[in-house]
Amino acid sequence: MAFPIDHSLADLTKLNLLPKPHGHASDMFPFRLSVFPRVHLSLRTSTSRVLSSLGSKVDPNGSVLIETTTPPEPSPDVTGGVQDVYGEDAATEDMPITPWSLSVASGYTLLRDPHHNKGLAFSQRERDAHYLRGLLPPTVISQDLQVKKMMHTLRHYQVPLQRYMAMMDLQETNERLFYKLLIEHVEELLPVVYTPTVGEACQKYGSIFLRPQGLFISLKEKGKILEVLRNWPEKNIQVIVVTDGERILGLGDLGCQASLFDLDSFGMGIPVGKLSLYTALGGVRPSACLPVTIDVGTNNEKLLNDEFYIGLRQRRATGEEYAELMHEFMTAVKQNYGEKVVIQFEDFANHNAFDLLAKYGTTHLVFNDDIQGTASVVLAGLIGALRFVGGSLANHRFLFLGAGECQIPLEEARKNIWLVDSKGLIVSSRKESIQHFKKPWAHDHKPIKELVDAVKAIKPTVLIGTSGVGQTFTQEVVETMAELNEKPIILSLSNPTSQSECTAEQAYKWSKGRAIFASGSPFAPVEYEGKTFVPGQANNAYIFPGFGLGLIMSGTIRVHDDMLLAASEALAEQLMEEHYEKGMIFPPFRNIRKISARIAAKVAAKAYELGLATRLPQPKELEKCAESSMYSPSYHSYR
Ligand SMILES: NC(=O)C1=CN([C@@H]2O[C@H](COP(=O)(O)OP(=O)(O)OC[C@H]3O[C@@H](n4cnc5c(N)ncnc54)[C@H](OP(=O)(O)O)[C@@H]3O)[C@@H](O)[C@H]2O)C=CC1
Ligand SMILES: CC(=O)C(=O)O
Ligand SMILES: [Mg+2]
Repeated sequence: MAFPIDHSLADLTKLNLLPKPHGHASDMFPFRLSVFPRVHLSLRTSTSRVLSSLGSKVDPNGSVLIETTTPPEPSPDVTGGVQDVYGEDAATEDMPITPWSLSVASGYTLLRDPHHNKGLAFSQRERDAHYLRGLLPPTVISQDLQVKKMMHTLRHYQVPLQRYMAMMDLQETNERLFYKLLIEHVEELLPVVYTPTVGEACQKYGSIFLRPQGLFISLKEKGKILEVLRNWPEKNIQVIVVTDGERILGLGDLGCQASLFDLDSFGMGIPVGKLSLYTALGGVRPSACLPVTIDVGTNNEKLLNDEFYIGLRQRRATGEEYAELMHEFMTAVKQNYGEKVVIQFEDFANHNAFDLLAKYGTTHLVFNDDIQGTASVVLAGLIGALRFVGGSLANHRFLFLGAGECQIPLEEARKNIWLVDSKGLIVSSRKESIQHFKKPWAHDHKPIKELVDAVKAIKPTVLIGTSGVGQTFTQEVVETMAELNEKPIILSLSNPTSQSECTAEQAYKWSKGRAIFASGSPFAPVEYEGKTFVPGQANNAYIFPGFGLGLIMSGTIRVHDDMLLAASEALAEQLMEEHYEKGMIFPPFRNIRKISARIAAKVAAKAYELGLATRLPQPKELEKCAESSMYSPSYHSYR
């Protein structure tokens, strides 16, 4: 008997591959349709292994040949008893068994399925219909009350890492509650699931999670990456965040620890954290997000010598070996998900980041968050800061501490942009020895080693820290900026907080309350001489969720710089008088969904204008379209 591989649910039930419905069939499955692709996918990926264990075969056309012979009676002396039909309990350690699972959840399985679990919010009727009686205490509570209770619990934890772990735990047990919490308490919880706590978690923790959260693609998967992608249960992927772990925030090469994991448990701090923001801040469905960690080894000696490190225990592959793996990945992504999947490069070291962006920018829908997202958010912040200092960007002089990915490419203003790297000011006499992406910024000037001397010589109006090194904006540096400028603009972009070039308190205190300050990781408001200063958070999290949504909703096939400018403008436009009065150069995160919808609309409009959009006809009201297409974390009612 041969069945095509795309079974209907009824076929699967007939074959005893799914449980038989109790009651009416249409009442049986309360789950969204993506259950079906998952059934389909898990069959495709594990067909030969699973079915051959049941005495079945897959023919060359992809059809499954189910042999109708009765499975052998379990032997009476097996320790697992007569119910041990697959021999799992009876198997000795050296005997292979099949990791059998059912895809449609009910009862106990439903409570353990993070996509559908509602915990105590299951109604009495749902408890009857879905075999939940006895598995839950009697109280039924609303999702709102669950949010209140969870916030209460979180606020009791003193240590940020405990909050982080509680949030990750929630994401793994009840996804909708996780997102409702994050959306409704974004200002309080962003520092928990994102910078700074995610950085601390990546550094300190190996053992938090208990189930896979994304795909690991290492050199061992070379030649099989398409297969690996097909192992992921969701099919309709719209955004991939991929890292190779070489420059995680300002913490350097964390190898696979950009993905936190140990021998028994694994997760993915950075790609998962960024994708949580795609959903919470930008409204992209969680099931459409795919976190990926590429493992080509690590140059972090500590990890290489750590007996518990389970990334590839070798130095990083470079050159052709690296390029080939990345190319196979990029090709497989396009083949598996098509041309409209957004691929966000995250925290690659600059020697790969610029090249990958240039290479795949013309063939894929790629976006480098650290290069392009940061440029876009900084530009928006500078536009906001102009309200305080007047003039246009062309009237300002910018000095960057850090000459890596995180710079602003303002071509026309290049003569007013100066960079300092670890060896000092980037000047023409260094041109032969510096990396190619620094060359356009080399000015004719005598070499200067120290930042404070560069500040004195260049006299910048804006000082931007992107060095990844904490406390480099010293008191002398900030005081010099304040001597040179009535309102010095100081942005400490490096993350996490430990790497911030200076704190908000230092910036306000050392400038005697005159600095216009924002930082990559959040700082609390500062009281200085009776006045409260509210520092902004200059973080690409303002941009990428809305930017990605704009690409998705317009079906864009390539990113264009004008779209990033459109995103900057959309963000800057939302700085209102009330924010400006508090000294802010970014609107608060609490309005982020609205901000993201506006950014998405402007990005999509630009994509249509440039002829890069494929979703036609163009919706009339793009902002409304963005808002209405956003994922809502409210629970569904199960029939
Ligand atoms: N707020 C935000 O949204 C974002 C913040 N970031 C943060 O920016 C930081 C840097 O990221 P990125 O640009 O990608 O990193 P890169 O590694 O690409 O660049 C770091 C740059 O800093 C220079 N540098 C390092 N140490 C010093 C020092 N002591 N003095 C002067 N310069 C120094 C390096 O010099 P050399 O070239 O000589 O090695 C290099 O040019 C990170 O902390 C990251 O978290 C990144 C993206 C977004
Ligand atoms: C914010 C961010 O992307 C970074 O620090 O790398
Ligand atoms: Mg980053």
